Amino acid sequence: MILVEGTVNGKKYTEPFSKGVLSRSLTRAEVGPNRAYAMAAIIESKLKENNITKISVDELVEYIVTELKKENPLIAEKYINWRRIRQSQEPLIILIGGASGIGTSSIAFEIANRLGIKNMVSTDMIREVMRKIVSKELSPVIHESSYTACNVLRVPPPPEYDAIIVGYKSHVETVSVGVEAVIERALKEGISIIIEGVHIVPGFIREDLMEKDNVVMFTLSLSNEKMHKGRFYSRCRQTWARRPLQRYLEHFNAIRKTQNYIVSQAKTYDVPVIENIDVITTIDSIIKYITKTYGGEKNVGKQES
Ligand SMILES: Nc1ncnc2c1ncn2[C@@H]1O[C@H](COP(=O)(O)OP(=O)(O)OP(=O)(O)O)[C@@H](O)[C@H]1O
Ligand SMILES: O=C(O)[C@@H](CO)OP(=O)(O)O
Repeated sequence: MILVEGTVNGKKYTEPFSKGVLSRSLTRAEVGPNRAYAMAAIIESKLKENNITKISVDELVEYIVTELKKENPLIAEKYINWRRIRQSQEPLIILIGGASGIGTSSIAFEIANRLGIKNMVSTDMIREVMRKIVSKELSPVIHESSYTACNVLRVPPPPEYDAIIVGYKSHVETVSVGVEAVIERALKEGISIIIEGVHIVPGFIREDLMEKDNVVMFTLSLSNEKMHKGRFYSRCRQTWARRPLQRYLEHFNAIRKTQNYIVSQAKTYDVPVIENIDVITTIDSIIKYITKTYGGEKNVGKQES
């Protein structure tokens, strides 16, 4: 039997080498499940050939990276990136914004899966909770969609302002209070989380939260309006989807206005804007950015499993 030695929170542990455990972590670097298991078997046989009965996680990672580099240097890089983020001591709070239908929830789900982040919440859910607490009289905008909040503005904006954007901003700044509460709780509890939705807008989350290295925000974009509209069709085909396609088509122009506003805010606040055309490319861009800013040397903690 081959024993693997590692440390978790400063405490040493030893566990039997498992091809299942290893293949699961290889899939996070986008190695297919069958190939991942086969590679785990290759690595196990290499360890046996070298009469290794006990190995540290660090040394095992070296074997893994060597094999991955033979397989595909790009996959090796993805594996290294993933491990750098996993080793970091600080909780990672990832904020993914973009207008309705751009793909924030799909991308958030994929990133959570790739990074092994177990907590994910949509700003729609946060808004739903706030709607129970804040009455329609107190905040009419929160009881609307982001793209229809303009219909309930107490004070109509001056003619030179775009009412849709004024309503959207009022709606977002209200929901942002709830988003900040979730960020604060995650930081306090030390848990990594992904928060996604139309209410993640650069400039609307408190600066003292955004300036933390382990709080990262991304804005998803989709310049091609036809493709954006197509996302509503693809979403409503999902069996669990309950959102009325017609509503989004009817308000599509307003949704596009909010999207353009979010992107302009991202440019103002230097938040990465990622064109969400292909899921894998979007995820790779986000992970690369996080590795550069969050998973860098300064954050890498002690070796963890
Ligand atoms: N990069 C992509 N390529 C192809 N389809 C995508 C991509 N990203 C998302 N989609 C699809 O687009 C549809 C909308 O995605 P999603 O539900 O994640 O949007 P959303 O931004 O969360 O919208 P809302 O906030 O209104 O829920 C889904 O069917 C999803 O599978
Ligand atoms: O407010 C919005 O833009 C969307 C976001 O998902 O929510 P709903 O259309 O369900 O109101």
